[in-house]
Amino acid sequence: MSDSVETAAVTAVPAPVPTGQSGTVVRSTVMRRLLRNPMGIASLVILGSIALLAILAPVLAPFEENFANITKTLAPADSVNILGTDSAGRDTWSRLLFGAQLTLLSALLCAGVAIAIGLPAGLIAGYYAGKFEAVSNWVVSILMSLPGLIVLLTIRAAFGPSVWISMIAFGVLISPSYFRLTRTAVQSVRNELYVDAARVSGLSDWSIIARHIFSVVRAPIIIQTAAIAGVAIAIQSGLEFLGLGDPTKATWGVMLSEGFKNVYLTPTLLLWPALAMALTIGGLVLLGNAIRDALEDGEKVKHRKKRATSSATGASPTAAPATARPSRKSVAAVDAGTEHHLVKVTNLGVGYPQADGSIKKVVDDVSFHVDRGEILGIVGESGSGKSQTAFSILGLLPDNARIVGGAIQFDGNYTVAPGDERVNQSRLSKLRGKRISYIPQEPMSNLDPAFTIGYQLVTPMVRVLGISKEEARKRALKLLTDVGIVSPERTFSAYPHEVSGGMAQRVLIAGAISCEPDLVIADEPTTALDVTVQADVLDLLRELQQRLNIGIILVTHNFGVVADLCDRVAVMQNGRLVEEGSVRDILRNPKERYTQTLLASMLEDKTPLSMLVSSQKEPVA
Ligand SMILES: Nc1ncnc2c1ncn2[C@@H]1O[C@H](COP(=O)(O)OP(=O)(O)OP(=O)(O)O)[C@@H](O)[C@H]1O
Repeated sequence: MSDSVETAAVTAVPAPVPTGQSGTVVRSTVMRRLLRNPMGIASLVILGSIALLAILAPVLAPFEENFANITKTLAPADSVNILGTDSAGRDTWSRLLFGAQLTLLSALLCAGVAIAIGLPAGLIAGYYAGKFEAVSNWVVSILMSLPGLIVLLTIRAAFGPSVWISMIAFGVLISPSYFRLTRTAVQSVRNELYVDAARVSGLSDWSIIARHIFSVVRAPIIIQTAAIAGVAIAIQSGLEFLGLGDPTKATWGVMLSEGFKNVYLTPTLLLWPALAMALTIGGLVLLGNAIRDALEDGEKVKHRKKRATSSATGASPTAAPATARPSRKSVAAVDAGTEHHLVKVTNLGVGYPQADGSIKKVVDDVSFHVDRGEILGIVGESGSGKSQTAFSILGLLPDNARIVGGAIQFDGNYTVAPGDERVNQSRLSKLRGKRISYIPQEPMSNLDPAFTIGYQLVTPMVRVLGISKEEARKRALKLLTDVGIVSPERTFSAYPHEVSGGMAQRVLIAGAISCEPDLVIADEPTTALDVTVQADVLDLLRELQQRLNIGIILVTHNFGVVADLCDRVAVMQNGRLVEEGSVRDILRNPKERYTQTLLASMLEDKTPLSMLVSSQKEPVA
């Protein structure tokens, strides 16, 4: 049976209960999971105690770090010097405490410098790629090819035996590890649909990087920092052990060197700093492992049997309280008989450069328009250029795409002016999320799994509409109700994996209309959904379009959907517009052979006219 018939049939039955809200997810925080892990507790206790001792060093240490009692050298432990003294008569316990301060701070400095360089560079290179990435790769390759120890020895010779300078230099040398880690993590999510969705929802690049991209690299960075801090302590102590440290500072490395010289006379002088280092480095390694385990554990999902409530049955999106939308404020109405359309695409061409220098056109000489309050269907078989046309309007074409001809105007202003090679991103970034929004094909991939649905609805509203979080929250809950979600509160605080595909699509529709757009571009919005949910979502789109007087461009390969929903249709084949007109005219009298074949193939053996026109609403005059 054809899709159109199925679609038409299911629209008549009551809307099904949206599924997917029954699972109660217990999302343990990483900290809680860390505290449940004996390795995590042990590492936190060890590192916490050492940090506390370091902080309290001025209070706990009975002597200054360099106070020497030359009458009491290499003394064994007693009530005054609880760990004995070194060859200069300095108190080992006091030096150990002050040494903890210096050693930990210098390790933090090293990791801080490495993060400050590697993280932003990795984020920018991973997100924007292009020249910055090429130059960064170049610099990173140079840094990685430098022999670290020789560089550190050279710096020591040039600037003296300062532990701080050594650690800053080491931080710079080690920053490529953060750069590579971050860049790779960002590249893995840069092209995720939820990042595109965030862009379309009007968030700036920096907001997207901070919210959606940084969350991906946060955990690996923490784990890496634990390891790097341990390495920094080992390298610093190694240099000092070789006698290249600052002898005036009490660090564990200097103490180790001092202890080694007197290992036969007072072996404990070597034992205490070695023990302190081993505990700290071991604690850092354990902490890194425990954090990794805590993150790998993932969320623990408890499934609770859903008790179907009769009140929920039959809830329909169309039955949701419809609120009257305020009239379109400053937005100009379409003047009848003029060329002022909401969207006007004129002779658009899109192409991709090929290896031989030629450009392969994937959209060629395409012209159409959309007015406020109408739904234009763009229909065609796979690869006919529907999505490329829609992405040109949205400004979401890949970096290597070229506009090879034509223009696009939105509400009278060019987003692609004649002669432009690319979409004007600065103009579009002011429109996307505010006046133009997007409903994508795959609902799940377009929601960031790291954030709750509520957060993902509220953030664009706060940013675009300039309203408070509380106000945005109220609006989000109302929108969720409007799109037919039965338990808006629960969905609001759910993560994307906790809702069904149909519900996720409703959430995306709620998001698309949340900032009161003039135009919604829906790219196969029902493809990923099962047939009953498809009908629901189409009903919902029609209801919203009529209530809000939005212009909609609906990209689909399904003539049934076109017949069910659209006012006008543009038929595409091999990147070209084959035929365009009112749905009624095209369905009744398809002029072009391709349209006839497309209709016939979609209807299988059924007669196009009778099947489709019977499900078509009354023609628009
Ligand atoms: N990044 C790209 N580089 C080169 N060619 C591309 C790229 N993206 C798309 N194309 C080509 O553009 C043509 C049109 O693709 P488009 O995605 O617009 O088709 P479509 O009609 O939306 O198909 P579908 O329904 O399968 O999504 C296809 O031949 C495709 O191979």
